[in-house]
Amino acid sequence: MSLSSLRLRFLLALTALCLAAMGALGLIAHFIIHPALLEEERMLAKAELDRLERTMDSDRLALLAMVKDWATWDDTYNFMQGKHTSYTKSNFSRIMFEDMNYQFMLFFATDGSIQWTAGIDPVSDAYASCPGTVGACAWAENTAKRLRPLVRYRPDEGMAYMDITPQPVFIALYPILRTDESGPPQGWLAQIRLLDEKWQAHVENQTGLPVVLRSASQEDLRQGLRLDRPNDHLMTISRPITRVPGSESLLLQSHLPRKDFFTQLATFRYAQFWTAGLLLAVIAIVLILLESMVLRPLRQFATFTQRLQTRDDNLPLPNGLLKRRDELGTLAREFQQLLEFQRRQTSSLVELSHHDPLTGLANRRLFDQRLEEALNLTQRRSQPMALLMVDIDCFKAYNDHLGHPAGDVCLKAIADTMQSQFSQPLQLVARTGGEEFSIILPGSSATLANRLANSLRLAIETLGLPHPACEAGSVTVSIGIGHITPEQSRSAQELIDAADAALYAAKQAGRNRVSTEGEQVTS
Ligand SMILES: Nc1nc2c(ncn2[C@@H]2O[C@H](COP(=O)(O)OP(=O)(O)OP(=O)(O)O)[C@@H](O)[C@H]2O)c(=O)[nH]1
Repeated sequence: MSLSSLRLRFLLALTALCLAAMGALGLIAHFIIHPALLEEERMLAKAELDRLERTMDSDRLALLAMVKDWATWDDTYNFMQGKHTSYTKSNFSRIMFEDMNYQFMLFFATDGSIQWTAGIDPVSDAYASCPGTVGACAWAENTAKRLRPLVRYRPDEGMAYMDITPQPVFIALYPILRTDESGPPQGWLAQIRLLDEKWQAHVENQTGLPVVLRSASQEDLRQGLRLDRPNDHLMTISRPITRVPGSESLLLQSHLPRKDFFTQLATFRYAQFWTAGLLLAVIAIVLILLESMVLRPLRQFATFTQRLQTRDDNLPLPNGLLKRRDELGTLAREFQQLLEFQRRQTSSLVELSHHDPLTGLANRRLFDQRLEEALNLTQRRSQPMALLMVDIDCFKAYNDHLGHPAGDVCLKAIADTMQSQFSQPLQLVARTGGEEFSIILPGSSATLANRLANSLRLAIETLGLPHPACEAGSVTVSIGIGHITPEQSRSAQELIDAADAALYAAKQAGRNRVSTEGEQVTS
């Protein structure tokens, strides 16, 4: 396939188009789809973290509601005033703490000192209920210390927050008031709930998300919401969460599967794959259609014109091309018409160049050509051959008496007579001079030629064309015969010369007669 062929150029153009389209798909995937999917994954992870935080918040607020119930209860109020001596005994027990999910409670007096501690030691898991943070309740002193500043500065409001030291906990505080929430406050009640594995399992159960709590570094605080994708299966999202001023910052973290991202990516790649496949299929179909609708007919056309150049044997255009109803069919039909017109022109030119316009007989050129061919043929076939040379007698006088146009009519009448006498295949009658004609007779011996020549002479005489200046009174001809036997080998010119000489002899002998070379002229 040459570089300039339409097929190759279309193939290259479509391949380039295909590659460009695939490249565009790749770029779209890289610069648009992939970042969009990552952003969507990020938004989803953020929404999940928000949901996790909301669940934790509702836990925190539930603890606040519970501490409020305890703190705004007349029994607690009286207990803080030292009026309810059986309060601790009747309300606190290990079972109560376990059932209510409290780790422990601290009753702060108005001066910030601990009036009572009750609950379970997070380290030793021992239950204790005692005044202050001494003895069996000494483990609560650290928490009491951390809470004391809050108690001092926020006497009128309840609050619940998360702390992480020494371990993650919810702490809820409420001023101790009467049941109708009248005061003055008799101190503060703090309830502590441990955010241990049990709590984490409960949250994970509720949200479906694992929860990790740890202290936030300066870098965590600076970054805010952060999403890490350590591998293709899991991502880690974290965010520093609301903290109480002065306390340590917390980082809430969760791990999420990346299944959705890869499912969407796989869906897109699937679509991309099919789009590329479809593109290739379309290109293949376009090429096939192009081949069958345009290129193949064009090649047929080209082959046809090449064959025309090598042999113009009235080759017709392929039928398939001529019958097409499209532009190529129109082109083929137009071309066919043009070709036929050109063939007609050519054949009429050939006809003109080979024939005499007055008589319609072969002219000298065709005669010379046919004489060579006839000589070759008869020599090949070892046949005899004869050449008649016919000359109208006293034609000058005819013209002089009757005029040139009458001479033309006479020439035509004699030509027609000769043509009717010698119409066998391979025989040729030609006008080889003004009033001189030659007749090629392949296969004729001298005897046969003589008989035919005499028959012609008589036929012309019998025409009875009046000739006022001739002895016979009508137009006659003299005929000279040159011939070749199968054993002889002669050139065309030798044969012409022989016939010419015989004609001369016939004229000399008195005209209106036949003379055969090498024979005596008879009247
Ligand atoms: N009308 C007419 N005359 C022609 C044409 N071609 C040649 N001639 C005439 O033919 C005549 C030939 O005359 P000549 O060669 O002298 O011979 P001739 O008069 O026939 O005498 P012989 O051949 O000896 O019998 C000339 O007068 C030419 O003008 C032609 O196409 N038309």
